[in-house]
Parts: sequence; C-alpha cells; structure tokens
Amino acid sequence: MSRLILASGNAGKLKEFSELLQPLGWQVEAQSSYQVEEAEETGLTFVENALIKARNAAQATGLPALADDSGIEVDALQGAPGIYSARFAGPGSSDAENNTKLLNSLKGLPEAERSARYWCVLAFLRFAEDPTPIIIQASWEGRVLTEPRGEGGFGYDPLFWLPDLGKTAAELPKQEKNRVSHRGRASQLLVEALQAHAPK
Ligand SMILES: O=c1nc[nH]c2c1ncn2[C@H]1C[C@H](O)[C@@H](COP(=O)(O)OP(=O)(O)OP(=O)(O)O)O1
Ligand SMILES: [Mg+2]
Repeated sequence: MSRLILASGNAGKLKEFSELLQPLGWQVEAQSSYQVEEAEETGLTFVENALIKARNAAQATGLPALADDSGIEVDALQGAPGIYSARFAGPGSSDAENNTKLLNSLKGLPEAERSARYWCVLAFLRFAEDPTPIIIQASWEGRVLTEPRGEGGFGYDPLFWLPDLGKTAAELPKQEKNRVSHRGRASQLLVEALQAHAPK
C-alpha cells in the first residue's frame, strides 16, 4: 500500500483528511508519527507555505508528503488574516484568541460588509525535490458572524457563516463540511489528479 505523510500539526485538519483521503486507499500518517519537526512558514503565499511544509516532511521521512496551507481572507480587512490566520493574535495563538481578535477587528460592521472566504492550498510531493508537485487551490465563501455558534470543526468555524445553509461551519455535520468546504473540494480535486497521474 502507498504511504503518504500528512505534513500538518493541526488536529482539526488531520481529522478531516483521514476521511477525505480515504478514496485513495493509501496508508496516511501524520508527520508527528515520524518526529518531523514543524517547518517555519516563511512564504508570502499559501502555495509557498504548502510547498515548504510538504518538502520538509518529504525530506525528513523519504516518503511522499501532502501539506495544507489554509486560512481566512476577510474583505473588510483587505484580505487579512490570510496566510497569517494561524498567528493572527500573535505567535502560537489559540483558535479562541484568533477568533476574539477577528470579532474585535470587525466590531460594528454590518452583515453586508462581513464577507470572507476560506482558502485551502494543497501541495503533494512524491519526494523532497519533486520538480512537478501537484498544487490545488480551492475556496469557500461565507461571512464572519458577530458571535460564535456551534461546536464542530476547528479554527474560525464557529464564526464562519454560510448564508445558503443557514449555519456556521461549526454547525455542519462533519460529512457535510467535508463535502462542500475549501479543504473538501481541494481534496476531491487532489484525489482526481493523483488517480490521473497513476502509472498505467
Ligand atoms: O476548515 C477550517 N475551519 C476553520 N479554520 C480553518 C480551516 N482551515 C483553515 N483554518 C484556519 C485555522 C488556522 O488559523 C489557519 C490555518 O493555518 P495553517 O498554517 O495552514 O495551519 P496550522 O498552522 O494550524 O497547521 P499546519 O501548518 O501544521 O498544517 O486557518
Ligand atoms: Mg501552520
């Protein structure tokens, strides 16, 4: 069975990927199982950061690696926190601290001006120096609520309102989030790309 290292230390992502990558039928393992040290995210784009993380894990393990760099882009904040979503409230900040900072940054803004989207960029490398990485980018449109709702998901999900569904991402059953989210759609495209590139 093919093995794949997930180059992420985020428990919420790892949980979602364990379901999303099932169609591959591969043995998927977190980089923490191989004592891979977390890479520094020095890129200026999601793509660069995803490549840095995947390359770091492929280098350390000698195995194919997949990284996810993701975040929330808020229009009223000119795209912030974007690639800095995980460190919005400072280095090592918690989801709760980041959510509080986001709410404070948008205080008093009417609903119509609270548009936002999640981005997910996946980078898949067959080996550390793979010259043809598979890169997938997908987004998910929503709005930032004025107070948290729901217990599911992770990160900014309790604040991420989906007008068409009448729910926050944290109120969606996990199968439904996986079907429609930025990560869900990126993963579906990745699975297709990997299947298309499989040796004949
Ligand atoms: O579906 C999502 N639902 C809620 N929040 C989300 C989602 N997807 C990304 N996010 C937020 C979490 C974090 O604040 C940032 C990702 O930052 P990002 O650097 O890619 O991940 P991370 O540092 O948590 O783990 P790692 O780099 O080891 O994969 O965007
Ligand atoms: Mg990170």
